Amino acid sequence: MRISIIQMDVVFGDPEANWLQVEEKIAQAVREEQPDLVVLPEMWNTGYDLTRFEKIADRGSLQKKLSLLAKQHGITLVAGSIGEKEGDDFYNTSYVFSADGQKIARYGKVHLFRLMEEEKVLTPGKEGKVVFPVEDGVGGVMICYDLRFPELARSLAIEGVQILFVLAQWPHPRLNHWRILNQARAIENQMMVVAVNRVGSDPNNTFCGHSMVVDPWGEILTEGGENEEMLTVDIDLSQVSRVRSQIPVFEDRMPERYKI
Ligand SMILES: NC(=O)CCC(=O)C(=O)O
Repeated sequence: MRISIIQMDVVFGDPEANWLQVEEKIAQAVREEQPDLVVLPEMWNTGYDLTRFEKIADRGSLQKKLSLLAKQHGITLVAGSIGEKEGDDFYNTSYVFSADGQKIARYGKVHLFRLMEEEKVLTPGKEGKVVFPVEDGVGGVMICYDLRFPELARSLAIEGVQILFVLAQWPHPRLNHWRILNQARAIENQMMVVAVNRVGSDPNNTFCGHSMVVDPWGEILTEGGENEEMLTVDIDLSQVSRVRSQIPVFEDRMPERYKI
């Protein structure tokens, strides 16, 4: 399976400008790399312009546009996450579309990040964990701060997830946390981790990029720098079962002895 990661800057509080750049960057990825699957970062439509969410949060139109984009290019689209309004509440929601444009997953970020004041505006997603089919396996998704909760990654692994997509706007000075936690989630759950972070700045943060793909043995297959770029990698999900039979963590775990 060939995956392209769009490591992009986000225009603060300007959904139209961000849509235009997402449309263009996906077209470029398809033209230059012919990926099966494309991944975008967290809240790429609005950035963390949370105080203006009443005006700028999406109200359903992006779902239709993203579905059409997936179908038009014949790609699975792990469409990052978007700031959206549903009913009276605001959410940070990730959508996944199959190559025929079907919506195959919706996940609202559950762990809201206080350092970026998410909890003041957003509501935790209602769906809880979600899994979805990818080319030759099972995928799962997490949004940024979720990466610090190993329980969520483990429960996705137990649901059968072989490839975990981590969608982020992760800033400095925590680059080493980002790099180490992505590798830790891959090693402890013996899964492929595809982590996409934005770059650039907003009024409060400078984001550290370093999008990466980590294989189930913990090897970094590709890693970005701190500028906009597209990373493309061919992955083999059969490695997941090979690593799991070499060190049978899922047979050896004894959760009844350490209930949490
Ligand atoms: N957007 C986020 O959830 C940021 C999480 C983060 O930076 C962290 O250190 O955790």
